[in-house]
Amino acid sequence: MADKSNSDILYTIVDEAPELASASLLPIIRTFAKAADINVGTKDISLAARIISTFPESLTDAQRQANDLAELGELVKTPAANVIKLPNISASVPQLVAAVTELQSQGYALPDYPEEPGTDEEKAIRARYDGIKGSAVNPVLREGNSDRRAAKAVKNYAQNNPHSMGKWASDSKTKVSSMPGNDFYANEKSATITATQAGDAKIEFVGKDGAVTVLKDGWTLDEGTVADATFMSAKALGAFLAEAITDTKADGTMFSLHMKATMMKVSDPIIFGHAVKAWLAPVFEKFGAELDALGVNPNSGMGDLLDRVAGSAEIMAAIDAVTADRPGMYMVDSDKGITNLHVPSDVIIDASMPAVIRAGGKGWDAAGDKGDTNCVIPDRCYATIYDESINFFKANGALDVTTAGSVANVGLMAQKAEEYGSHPTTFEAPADGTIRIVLANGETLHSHDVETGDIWRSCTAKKAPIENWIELAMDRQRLTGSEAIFWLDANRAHDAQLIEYVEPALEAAGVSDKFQIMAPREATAQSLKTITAGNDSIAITGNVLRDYLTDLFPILELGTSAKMLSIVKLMQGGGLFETGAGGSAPKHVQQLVEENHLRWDSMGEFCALGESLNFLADAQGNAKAGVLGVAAEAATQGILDHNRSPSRKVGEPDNRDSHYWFARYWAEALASQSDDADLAAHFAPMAKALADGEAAILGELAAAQGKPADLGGYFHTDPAKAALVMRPSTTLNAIID
Ligand SMILES: NC(=O)C1=CN([C@@H]2O[C@H](COP(=O)(O)OP(=O)(O)OC[C@H]3O[C@@H](n4cnc5c(N)ncnc54)[C@H](OP(=O)(O)O)[C@@H]3O)[C@@H](O)[C@H]2O)C=CC1
Ligand SMILES: O=C(O)CCC(=O)C(=O)O
Ligand SMILES: [Mg+2]
Repeated sequence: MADKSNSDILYTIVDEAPELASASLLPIIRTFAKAADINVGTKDISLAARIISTFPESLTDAQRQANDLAELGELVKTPAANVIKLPNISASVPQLVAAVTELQSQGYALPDYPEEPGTDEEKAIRARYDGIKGSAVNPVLREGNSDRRAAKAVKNYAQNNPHSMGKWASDSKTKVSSMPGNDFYANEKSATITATQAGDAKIEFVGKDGAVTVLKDGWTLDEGTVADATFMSAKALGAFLAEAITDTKADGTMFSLHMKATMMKVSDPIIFGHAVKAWLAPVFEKFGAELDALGVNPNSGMGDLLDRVAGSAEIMAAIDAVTADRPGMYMVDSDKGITNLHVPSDVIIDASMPAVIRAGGKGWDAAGDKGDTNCVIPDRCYATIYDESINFFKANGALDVTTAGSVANVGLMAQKAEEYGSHPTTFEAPADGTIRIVLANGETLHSHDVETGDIWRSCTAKKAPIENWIELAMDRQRLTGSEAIFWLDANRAHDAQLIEYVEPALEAAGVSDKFQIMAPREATAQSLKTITAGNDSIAITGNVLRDYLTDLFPILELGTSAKMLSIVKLMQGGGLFETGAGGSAPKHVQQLVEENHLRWDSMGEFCALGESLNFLADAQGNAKAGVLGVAAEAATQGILDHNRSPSRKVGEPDNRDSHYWFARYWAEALASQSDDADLAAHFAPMAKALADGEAAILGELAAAQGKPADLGGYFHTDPAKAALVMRPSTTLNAIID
């Protein structure tokens, strides 16, 4: 892909719906930017590109691609960074395998993903693929903390045009179930590294016989780093899951499991696998050896398992018998029989729990009907926020969107903070024994007695990111005057260490009275009360709650998290502008392929673009960029004022129509401004052409809908084909090009 080393702004090439949208939007952005001498380059961080750049030796010269993610990862550590980051696929193993298979079918001689690596060569290939797995992009780019909120215009729009919300019945049986103990919450230990403790640390496993295995070394713990260790007991998890299945059946509700197997790419697929085993327990008991021989890995989900056992009538019959005896299961796609346990990446907690709550506590069952569900979230560190939300809405009814205030978020995420940085420091205990962190000075920092299969992990948060996060919170509170709550649980080991940072910093700044510190459950109740009363709150949270809350509150308040403003003020001075807070919406691609309608809403991209241009104006003293940025904000306002966002149904205006309107409002705003006469003169004819062409353009866009669309691939689409599909208006293209 065309990369210009002198790019002023870098726009990311990603996957699925947002990438399709880019095929239409990016040419518009580039044309507008060029008029102000702004170069918009691209960096390809799609799953396909990341696979391709990992195996250059297997590919031809023409097929090879540079490692754009690594380059971007370096760029974000410099003041020059100005990156617009769209959501990308964080691949589960089944998705990764599907992407490799597609690339192979396109002539890329990539190695297969070794499911069970035996030889050293296979192990090496597997390690390279594992680097691509899960959330392999965001943690690399997020060299700053997170400021996510709804822009005022977006919030006003939502209040005036309320989305539909499910009704909450006070006798709803929907609930959250979590382990009673022996989970990550219960077993957590935490300490802040002192000067004498700092240096190269190790994680070791000590067997019952005293033999020491190093699980991790070359691991530096700096002074001031908050370092945790905890584990979840596999036995306790198994017992809890069995109980939850029985309990769901007794309640007459659906079983649902909400995990983040993408971001927690080591721990959560294992927990997911335990759920698959618990669900099919009698089958695993009776056919354990056969399942092993067929290469079944429960962590990959029921879909993979069913494919592997399809040839055995006996096992299939046993599965059917168990299923008949189980409670109903929450479905991803009831038409296609895709269940919650099909693949670990279909039900992702940040999006799935808010969807259940927005629907009034309902999920979809196998018959395609809505019903109450037991939301199983094994670990208690953060499950309480959903439990409390459900309790609140049962007692008070659904949120009134027309009057509700807003919860913004300031999230600690820089430099792989907390759980989301724990990929290299999470282990499944190989046997009964002890896992411990040994510091550079020989001291043992934390130690846990574990049993085979227990999931042990260490998480860290560095000093500079923590201090920067507190500063950002103070800035946002000062600018808004809102209620501001640090969502920290004084009874949790890790949070207690953070509080040691927060309290003195607030005191030193003389603003202690402006902030509260509350455990997540209490903070949820308080924030819901605040927004119900029409007021705003700032949730100042760690990384996981940042992720959860920036879907939960927007989905309740705005109907979707796609419209969020998502700014990452990079610690070295650059800017990273994430678009929306949601994902890459695979369902949207399916709809486009079937009926050529793309319901992706680019509001997140519009908001990020305005911010990026304004940032460029400040950073480079580029006044024209500022004029473009202010006009982009006016265009965004125009989309909202005139209801130009995409609709969900084929035959109605879609993503492409919204881009036409964005271009038109943008050109009109530029033509009518008086800060820069050259830009006004440049855009006046374009504004006129776009207005004059309205009927022709909308007609051409509408005519494209209603039939299947060919993209030449799913993970690795053909850019020419995608451009044909996404730019069907020759009238519009003639104006833009
Ligand atoms: N920042 C990032 O890079 C992120 C990446 N992801 C990745 O995205 C993929 C899908 O994740 P999933 O959890 O299903 O989340 P998604 O947010 O993609 O999907 C959930 C639902 O959100 C709605 N939605 C999200 N964005 C938009 C948008 N711009 N316009 C309209 N609707 C939108 C859609 O709802 P409806 O169908 O009701 O219209 C969609 O079906 C995964 O690979 C995941 O890892 C996820 C989160 C963030
Ligand atoms: O990186 C990912 O996998 C998802 C990120 C995400 O959901 C978020 O940051 O809100
Ligand atoms: Mg998220």
